[in-house]
Amino acid sequence: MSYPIRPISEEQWPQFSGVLAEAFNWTPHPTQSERWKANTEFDRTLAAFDGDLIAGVTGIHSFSMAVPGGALPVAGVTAVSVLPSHRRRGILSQIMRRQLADVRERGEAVAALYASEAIIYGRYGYGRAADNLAVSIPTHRSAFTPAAPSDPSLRVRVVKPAEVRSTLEELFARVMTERPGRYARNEHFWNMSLADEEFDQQGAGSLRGFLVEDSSGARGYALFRVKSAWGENGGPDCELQLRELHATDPAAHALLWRAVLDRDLVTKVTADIPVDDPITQLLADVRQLHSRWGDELWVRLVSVDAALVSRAYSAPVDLVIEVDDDVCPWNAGRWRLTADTGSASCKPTDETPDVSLPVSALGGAYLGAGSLTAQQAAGLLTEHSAGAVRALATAMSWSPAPWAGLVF
Ligand SMILES: CC(=O)SCCNC(=O)CCNC(=O)[C@H](O)C(C)(C)COP(=O)(O)OP(=O)(O)OC[C@H]1O[C@@H](n2cnc3c(N)ncnc32)[C@H](O)[C@@H]1OP(=O)(O)O
Repeated sequence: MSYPIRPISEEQWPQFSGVLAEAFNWTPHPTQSERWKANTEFDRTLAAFDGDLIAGVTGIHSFSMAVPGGALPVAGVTAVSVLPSHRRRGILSQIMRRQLADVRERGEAVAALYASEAIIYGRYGYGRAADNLAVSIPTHRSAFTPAAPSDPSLRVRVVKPAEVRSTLEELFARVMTERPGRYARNEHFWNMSLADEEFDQQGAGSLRGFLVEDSSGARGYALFRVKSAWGENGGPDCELQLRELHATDPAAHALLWRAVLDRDLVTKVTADIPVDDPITQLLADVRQLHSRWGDELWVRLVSVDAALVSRAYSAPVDLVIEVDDDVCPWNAGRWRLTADTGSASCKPTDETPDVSLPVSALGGAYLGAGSLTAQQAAGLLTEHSAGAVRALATAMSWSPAPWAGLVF
């Protein structure tokens, strides 16, 4: 069955958000719904219609996202939802194909998303591009290694996040491009990041903050909530839930972690962090970093050639890549990727391929995560010239590891 697909008008927001709420089993607080609406680019929404009924939806945030060596326009896919009455009839597949064609037409070479379930998006050419560690650190065993940096000129200031918003925005803008996957936040994303009222429902208290500063200004911030609890013996047992921590330098970063780990009455700090967050090196006893691995961003190369020339490379590479892509057939075929640490070109070619791979493998490697050699070891891509996968993986790898850090 085919369902007409088109963007919605602002007047159709209640129906659009109704599909979202139903599919996600979500009961939005009224201010949360208003905030979401304000952050919706209506001309980039898509809805699948069954007569007058909206049966499936999606939207896009027009991001500037950090990639290895800089930042570029990226389509941030969001709000993918199909009504429970209409699931498994191919609506998502129709929406995805239409959306990728729209993104290409707009000139964006890359799309990215957070997946509710890891099983969904590989079929549309998205690759697992960033990893997340969900950590829990017992504060009484959180001593740092003696070599941890410290700067006596730094001090910690307790702040109400909303009152220092411009400082947070400036700090984040300074560090944004340092880690691939981070995206520039517009005012609506900041409104959502600093939103407070509805979260009191979850029992984790209000949003709190620390700034670390020296005499010339702020060098980092941490935002968190504290869930109050008292243990069976009557002792304190609070959980500090770290929402974000950004710093301009290692000493500021270490001091912010120390400030959250040393907060009185807190027995554990929980956080989502990139796999190479400095805390993984700072703890004297790394086994106290109790962690659960998960996928974070998924990336889709919408135009392989434009995407591959829009990032930097860690090492020179000159290879013919054969790309398999039945969802975006304009990508399918052979491409000669020639790059050094200063520039890159990617041109169609008839030459013999060095590597054959699905487009999702390139998406997975695009932000610098080292997934290509693991995929080769798993037998998921084919090497025709000895060493070609290692050469491609080395050139595409990047440090620090990719991580967006804020769900969209
Ligand atoms: C970026 C984001 O917004 S992530 C959020 C995704 N949305 C949600 O999780 C909300 C709840 N779920 C839903 O709304 C729907 O189930 C969706 C959007 C995930 C899928 O929509 P549908 O219209 O049912 O998908 P569609 O019928 O096009 O399925 C296409 C294929 O994907 C498979 N598929 C789709 N969703 C899933 C899933 N959750 N688990 C396993 N397989 C799935 C289908 O079985 C089908 O496979 P086939 O081609 O081999 O037959």
